[in-house]
Amino acid sequence: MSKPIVAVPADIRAFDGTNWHAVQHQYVRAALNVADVMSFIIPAFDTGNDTDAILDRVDGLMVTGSATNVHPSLYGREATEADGPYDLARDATALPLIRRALDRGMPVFAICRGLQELNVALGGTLASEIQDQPGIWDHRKPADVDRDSMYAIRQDVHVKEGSCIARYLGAGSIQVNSLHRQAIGETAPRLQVEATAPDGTIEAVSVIDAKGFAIGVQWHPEYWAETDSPSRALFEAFGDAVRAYAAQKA
Ligand SMILES: N[C@@H](CCC(=O)NCCCC(=O)O)C(=O)O
Repeated sequence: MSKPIVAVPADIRAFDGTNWHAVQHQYVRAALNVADVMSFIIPAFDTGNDTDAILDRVDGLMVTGSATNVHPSLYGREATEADGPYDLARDATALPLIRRALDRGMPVFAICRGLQELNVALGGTLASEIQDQPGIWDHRKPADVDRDSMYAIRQDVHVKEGSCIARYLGAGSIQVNSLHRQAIGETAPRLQVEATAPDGTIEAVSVIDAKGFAIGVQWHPEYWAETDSPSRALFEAFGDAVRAYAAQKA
C-alpha cells in the first residue's frame, strides 16, 4: 500500500521580496519519519480554496504551529495590538479544512496554532498575551537561544484520566515544550479538555463527537518526535489513524 497523505495548510511568509507558501521542516519530517505519512502542503488563499477538492485527495489533516495568530474577528472579538501578527490566508484555508475534515471523520492533528484554529473553527475563543494574566506562567518561546533550546522540553502538563490522549500517553504528568502567547479562552462546545498546565492553561483537547482521531495539542510534539516518547506516541497514533482512514476509504 502506498503511503497515505495528509494535507498541511501553509503559512504565507514574505522573504526574498515576495510571498511564499511555507511549512516548517519539523512538521513534515515528523509526519514522514514517525507517522509514516506523506505531507501535501496546501497553499494559503484568502478566497478560492476548494476544501472538498483537497480533502477528496488526502487521508488526514495536520494543522501546524505558526508565529502568527488567528484573527480575532473569527471569534467575535475586535482586533487589538496584542492579537497580531496575523495570517488571514492561513485562517481562510485552515478553518474550513478543519470543519470539513471532521465532518468526514478524517483524522485531524492540530498543533499549537492548530489547536487554537480547531477551537475557533468549532466556536471557541482565544486569550492573548496570557502571560500577563495573574497566575499564568510565561509560555512564550525563550528569546535569543538556538532552535533546540527554543523547543526544549521544559514544562509539566497533566493528562486527564480517561482522556483520548491518555490512550497514547497514559494519564498523569508529562513534560512538553512551550512556545505560545495565546491559549484557548472559551472552549468550543464540541471540544473536551484533555490536558492542562499547572497554571490552568489548556494544553490539549479532543473533539467530543469525532468519528476518529481528532486531537489538538498546545505544545510541539513534532520537534522531538523521533526521540521523545510522548511526542513519538502522538505521531504514531496519528499515522495509524490516517492509515485506517485510507484503508476504509479504499
Ligand atoms: N501564535 C500562536 C501560536 C503559537 C505557535 O504556533 N507557536 C509556534 C512558534 C513557531 C515559531 O515561532 O517559530 C501563539 O503565540 O499562541
